[in-house]
Amino acid sequence: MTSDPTSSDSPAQDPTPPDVAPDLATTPPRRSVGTPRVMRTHDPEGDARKVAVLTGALPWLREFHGRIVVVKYGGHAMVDEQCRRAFAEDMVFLRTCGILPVVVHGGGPQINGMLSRLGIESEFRGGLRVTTEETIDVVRMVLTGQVGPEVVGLINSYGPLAVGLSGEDGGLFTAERTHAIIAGEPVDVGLVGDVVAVDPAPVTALLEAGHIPVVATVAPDASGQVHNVNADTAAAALAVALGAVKLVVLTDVEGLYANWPDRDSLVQKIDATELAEILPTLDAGMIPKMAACLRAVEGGVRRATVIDGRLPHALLLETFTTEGTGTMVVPAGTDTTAPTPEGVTAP
Ligand SMILES: Nc1ncnc2c1ncn2[C@@H]1O[C@H](COP(=O)(O)OP(=O)(O)O)[C@@H](O)[C@H]1O
Ligand SMILES: CC(=O)N[C@@H](CCC(=O)OP(=O)(O)O)C(=O)O
Repeated sequence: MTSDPTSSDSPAQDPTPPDVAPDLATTPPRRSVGTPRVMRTHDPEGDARKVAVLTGALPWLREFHGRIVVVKYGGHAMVDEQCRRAFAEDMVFLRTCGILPVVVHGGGPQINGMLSRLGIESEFRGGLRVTTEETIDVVRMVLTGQVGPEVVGLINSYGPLAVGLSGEDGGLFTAERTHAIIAGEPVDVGLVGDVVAVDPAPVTALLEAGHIPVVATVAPDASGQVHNVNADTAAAALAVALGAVKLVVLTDVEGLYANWPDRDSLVQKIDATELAEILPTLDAGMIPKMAACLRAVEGGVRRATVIDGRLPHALLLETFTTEGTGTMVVPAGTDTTAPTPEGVTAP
């Protein structure tokens, strides 16, 4: 049954919008269907800017369409509500554009918070958490029971796409106990693991079903003992195993500073050889992050980028603009001055 659009109680009637200007409100409606009732100021410059942004995204859409992008979402980048929402929206944006994002989340500050509520002190060596049998339970609980579901819920508020899993699920990661390296020497940090094997099947199954996998980085060793894996490290291992086109690491600084903490020393692009040279000189927080970027590009990922997660939509800027943002790590021997993605003809 179709309703009569002219009947007095029909929702299809054409009420005057509440924000319409009085002189427009008294102008008799024109007869043509769809004629706008509210005047718009013509803004040719603004329109040209919008068109430039949209057309400028084309080479990058071509480059990344149908490809996997692993996004490491650090605990420090999750603190601000506006940025958290922007991140979630960006994930749905990428997936809707036909790019396949896989999120690997951290949660260092959130683990610190829970440990402190439990009266347990947090200790880091060489950027890795000293993890006792007591600590690993808290790490596992916070990552898989708190941070993971929060990230999933946030993304799903923009579109019901995200599904959470951990390195323990479906044989995704196998870990092996590792050490921190301090001044070139191995230092024991307890139940901390490196990822030594990845079975990407649980992640690829989710991608094929149209989902955004959201991965927590606890992982069992061959005997089933769960280990605490740094999220940068896990993201790099997953990016390599999935054949990702790119790894993006969101953190709480603009990128890598050559002379930390000098904020004028931001590195825009660096190749794997140069990065390997400076890696032993870096400070704690950046060691696992830059080691992960190195591991990714040495494992075949075309580029790995560290960007500022405190900047809303930094990920969209990084993905869809030639200037990008943050620090980009490229394979050894790549021309670090070339902006155009490989295989793409710039307009
Ligand atoms: N050379 C450097 N460039 C940038 N940041 C550095 C550098 N050296 C140390 N840092 C520190 O590393 C921190 C990022 O690491 P971390 O705190 O582990 O972040 P996340 O939680 O995102 O993994 C920065 O906030 C900064 O304090
Ligand atoms: C071994 C190790 O240090 N594991 C990390 C795992 C979480 C993580 O990496 O979180 P961010 O990315 O927020 O730093 C930790 O316990 O804090």
